[in-house]
Amino acid sequence: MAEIVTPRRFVVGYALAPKKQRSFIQPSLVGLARERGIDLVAIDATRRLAEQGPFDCVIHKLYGEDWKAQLEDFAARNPSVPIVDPPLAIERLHNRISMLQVVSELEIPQVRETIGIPSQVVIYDSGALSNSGVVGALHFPVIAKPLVADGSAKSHKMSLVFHRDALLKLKPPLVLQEFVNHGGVIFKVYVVGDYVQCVKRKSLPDVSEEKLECSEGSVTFSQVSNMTTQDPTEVEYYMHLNEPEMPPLSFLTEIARGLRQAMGLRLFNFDVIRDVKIGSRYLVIDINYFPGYAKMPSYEKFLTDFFWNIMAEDMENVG
Ligand SMILES: Nc1ncnc2c1ncn2[C@@H]1O[C@H](COP(=O)(O)OP(=O)(O)OP(=O)(O)O)[C@@H](O)[C@H]1O
Ligand SMILES: O=P(O)(O)O[C@H]1[C@H](O)[C@@H](O)[C@H](OP(=O)(O)O)[C@@H](OP(=O)(O)O)[C@H]1O
Repeated sequence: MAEIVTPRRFVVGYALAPKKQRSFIQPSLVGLARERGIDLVAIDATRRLAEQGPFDCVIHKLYGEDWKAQLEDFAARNPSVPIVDPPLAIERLHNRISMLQVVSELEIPQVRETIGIPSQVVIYDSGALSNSGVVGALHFPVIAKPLVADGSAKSHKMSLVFHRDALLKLKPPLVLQEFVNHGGVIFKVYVVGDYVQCVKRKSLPDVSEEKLECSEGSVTFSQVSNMTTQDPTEVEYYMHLNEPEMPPLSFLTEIARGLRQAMGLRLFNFDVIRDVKIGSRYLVIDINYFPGYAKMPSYEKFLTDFFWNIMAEDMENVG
């Protein structure tokens, strides 16, 4: 009699902050993964990781030294279990200078379209804000961004600064980055392993020379591009976003591949704007680890494929 072989199931352990867990672990993702033989299991970050499982793969987005130590301990005991992604690789994204350094070092073909980052300086102390040797070369307006990007509300709080005098009330450490007119739309490029998808989002509007002259000081803002509209009747939002053409996917894919290799990360997104003065010039302004994938169309399929691929790859390596 033929033996019935039950296909092997895989377990992906996830360690996510409650908000991320609510947005990412949707029934649609859990259901599709289950059909494909993958069980998604919550990791309890208050208990020792090494005592939980077994897991065939661990995905995570938690901050702090304690969590890093837990992962290191787990990796030492379970060297064959992929951790997506390694804490050391994620670390460079917690500082807005090291985050974009990797873009400046990219070596990819730039024939028609080019890629770069806006001009920026890092400010460690208040004295530097009035030092023309430090801020003198910057073209206004500039965006003041907290140097640290650690997921806190504070790290997302930014100022659009129109005049040099307004710099004096800012609180370092921060990055002053030239604001680049880009037509009020950003391109969010989601990367899931080898898969790349670009979506358009609303961004800050352009600042004309006239507006720059008559604007006072600075304005603060936070997470202006995180929202996708829930309301399909928001015609204005859609009309605005329909206008600009997407950057060529082949170009974005090259950038994604270069970043993935240079950073050693598999789950991230990067934000790109198009310089309206030089239409073929694109600038990366931000890179995020484990972004809001639920905002990416069909994320369930792409994430499930990804889990499957890394676990299959891992089995091949063992076999
Ligand atoms: N150099 C720039 N020129 C023009 N607009 C910019 C620039 N940098 C940032 N912006 C605008 O400010 C927004 C927030 O900037 P940034 O992405 O650096 O912040 P963040 O808090 O890290 O964002 P997120 O919430 O996506 O992680 C961008 O989505 C874009 O609208
Ligand atoms: O708050 P921190 O830990 O910094 O991370 C955020 C990222 O900075 C954002 O880029 C994510 O939103 P997008 O997927 O819209 O980029 C955002 O996704 P979320 O809206 O699912 O929280 C977060 O991942």
